[in-house]
Amino acid sequence: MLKIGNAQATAKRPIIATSITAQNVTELLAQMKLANASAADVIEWRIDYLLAKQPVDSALIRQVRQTVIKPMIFTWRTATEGGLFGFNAKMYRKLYLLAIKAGFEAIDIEAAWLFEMTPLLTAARQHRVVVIGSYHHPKRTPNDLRAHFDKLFSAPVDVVKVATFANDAADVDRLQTVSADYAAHQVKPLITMAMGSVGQRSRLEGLRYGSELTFGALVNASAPGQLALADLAKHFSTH
Ligand SMILES: O=C1C[C@@](O)(C(=O)O)C[C@@H](O)[C@@H]1O
Repeated sequence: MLKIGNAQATAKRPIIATSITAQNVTELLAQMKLANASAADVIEWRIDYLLAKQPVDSALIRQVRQTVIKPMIFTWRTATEGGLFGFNAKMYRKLYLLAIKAGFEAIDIEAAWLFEMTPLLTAARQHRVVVIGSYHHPKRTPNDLRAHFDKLFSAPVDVVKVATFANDAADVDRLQTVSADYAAHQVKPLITMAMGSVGQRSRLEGLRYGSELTFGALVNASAPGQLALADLAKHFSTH
């Protein structure tokens, strides 16, 4: 099952994650405090939120890793996949390398950029950092869903994540059917979710379909359809 630092999914409960979405240093400090006191097992830093407003240097990356007391995922969600900052290969490599060296337990790299990130993958292996290979579609659940799963499962990543926007219940069902299928036949842990309000149930029932991690909103939702973190945690403490 999926393990990130000391956080571990079980057959009964997925890992509960939340995202830091700060757009300035004041917000960053406040969100780190909230994250530390929250019910989340793992904290994702969505660095694209901050990059959209200001540069990020190595001192800040180290500070974040040292201030947050839970395992962390470092994520630059690029604009094409629903993030706030466009892809820049040189900067991407530099910031992810700094995150690996600062002690982030996991990094999220979009499948589209993986082929340009070989040095990063090597560094991640050396530092025993979990590499999550991800694919997002912010507008729909593509018809060729299985092609995206195939691409990620055959990539040099440790965990596969697929998040697509659901426009109707059939989209949610399709994502869940495909997830369950791959989870049953593949050894790599899987994370999936259907974004948007129609997809919200996937964040609660995902484990049944093989998804081992779910995101709840700390201050702002880092994707459409996320439940408040406190409600998500309450659900898993009573089910
Ligand atoms: O990939 C994911 C999943 C997500 O998009 C969601 O739908 O909860 C939220 C993102 O912050 C995270 O990186």
